[in-house]
Amino acid sequence: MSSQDYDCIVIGAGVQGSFTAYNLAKNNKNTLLLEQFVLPHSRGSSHGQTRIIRKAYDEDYYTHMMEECYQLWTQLEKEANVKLYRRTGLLVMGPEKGDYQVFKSTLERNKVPIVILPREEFSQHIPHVNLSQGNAALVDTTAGVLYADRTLKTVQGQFQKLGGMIKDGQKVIDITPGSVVTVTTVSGMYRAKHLVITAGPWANTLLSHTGLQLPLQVIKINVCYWREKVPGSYNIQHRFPCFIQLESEEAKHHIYGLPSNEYPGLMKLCYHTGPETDPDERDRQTDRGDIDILQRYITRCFPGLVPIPAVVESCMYTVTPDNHFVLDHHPTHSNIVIGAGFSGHGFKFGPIIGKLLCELSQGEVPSYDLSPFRIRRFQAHSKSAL
Ligand SMILES: Cc1cc2nc3c(=O)[nH]c(=O)nc-3n(C[C@H](O)[C@H](O)[C@H](O)COP(=O)(O)OP(=O)(O)OC[C@H]3O[C@@H](n4cnc5c(N)ncnc54)[C@H](O)[C@@H]3O)c2cc1C
Ligand SMILES: O=C(O)[C@@H]1CCCCN1
Repeated sequence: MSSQDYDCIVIGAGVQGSFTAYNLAKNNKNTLLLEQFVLPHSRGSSHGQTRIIRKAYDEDYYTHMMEECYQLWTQLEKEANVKLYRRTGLLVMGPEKGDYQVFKSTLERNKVPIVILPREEFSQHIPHVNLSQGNAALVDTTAGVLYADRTLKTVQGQFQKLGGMIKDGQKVIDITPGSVVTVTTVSGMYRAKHLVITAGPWANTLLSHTGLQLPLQVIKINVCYWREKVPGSYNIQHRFPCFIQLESEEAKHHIYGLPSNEYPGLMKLCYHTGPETDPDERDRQTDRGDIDILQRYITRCFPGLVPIPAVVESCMYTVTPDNHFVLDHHPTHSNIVIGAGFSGHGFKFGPIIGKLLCELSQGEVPSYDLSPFRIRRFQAHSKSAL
């Protein structure tokens, strides 16, 4: 068994671990990125063709972080000469009196360019969609689509160009904390002064080696694509936007969609929750209650789609009780940093998360106030072993 020393080891080559490793390498840290599966893979949370990027949030701090984050996405596109973002706008629809108003005021307060769509003008701007009774609508014009698989390939490639080392197909089976951390995989043993754990749905499995458990719930998402009755009706080239339908009486969680793009004639439209799952048993979870909700919604609001899913892929969310991320030092081992619980909305933040986790692991003052993301907020939670 080999034993090698690094400045930093990052466990997990999803979007967050890849951006963290890339930032560490940019800071001249000798970095090892470990991944349990052979790359690329589709067993975690970061795979697939597309994700939404937006500034539309109900909390100011996410909107603030996105200001810089958009710049970092552009910087990476230039650096690697690759297209990762396509602007489409994001249509936000929701009951007039609920969360919709919070989104609207956050956007207005932060001077994000938006267009309000009065009900009488809605269909002129957004054809083939029925706005639900009592709902209002606006467009975050800065939003768009990120190419997810391409992002991972790009970031990992840039990390390697900077001298970073990726070892895939190397599941971590043990962590021994200390001033030098020892990480044991199925085929090697590695040591480093600093460790970052970005293991997505497996966060608690890894943290169990360090005496910590976080209140995280792993959820399976059925990623559904629906066929356009008339090809092109919801197409990206016809400037159809991404959308979020905020929760209502009928659907207790968001419904969201992206214009047809990656699979010709098919629009991605999903429910923002699903059944709990063990990440190693994802495909044994066959609950399709979300698909029933989506079928009813499509029949009513997206009449141009066939209400039977044409393609169903799988992905997982790792959800915290308040849906906010975990970005923090380990409470007892300060040279271990944790990025977890991205709660189904972390992809767009990848460049900033990478920067912040790099700053934390290097003992620097983080660029943003991380109090919403601290582990101690879970102190009252029964599952937390703090
Ligand atoms: C269907 C779906 C839609 C989404 N839509 C959006 C969106 O529109 N916009 C947005 O911003 N976000 C979105 N998200 C959320 C976003 O994709 C996630 O927040 C993000 O991908 C989480 O990345 P991660 O790096 O934390 O986890 P992962 O991608 O799961 O990475 C963790 C990695 O750690 C590895 N690992 C685990 N255990 C070990 C071990 N023992 N040894 C070695 N390696 C290990 C895993 O194999 C995995 O590769 C969506 C997520 C899903 C599932
Ligand atoms: O992070 C996002 O932008 C989307 C919103 C809808 C649910 C899935 N995640």
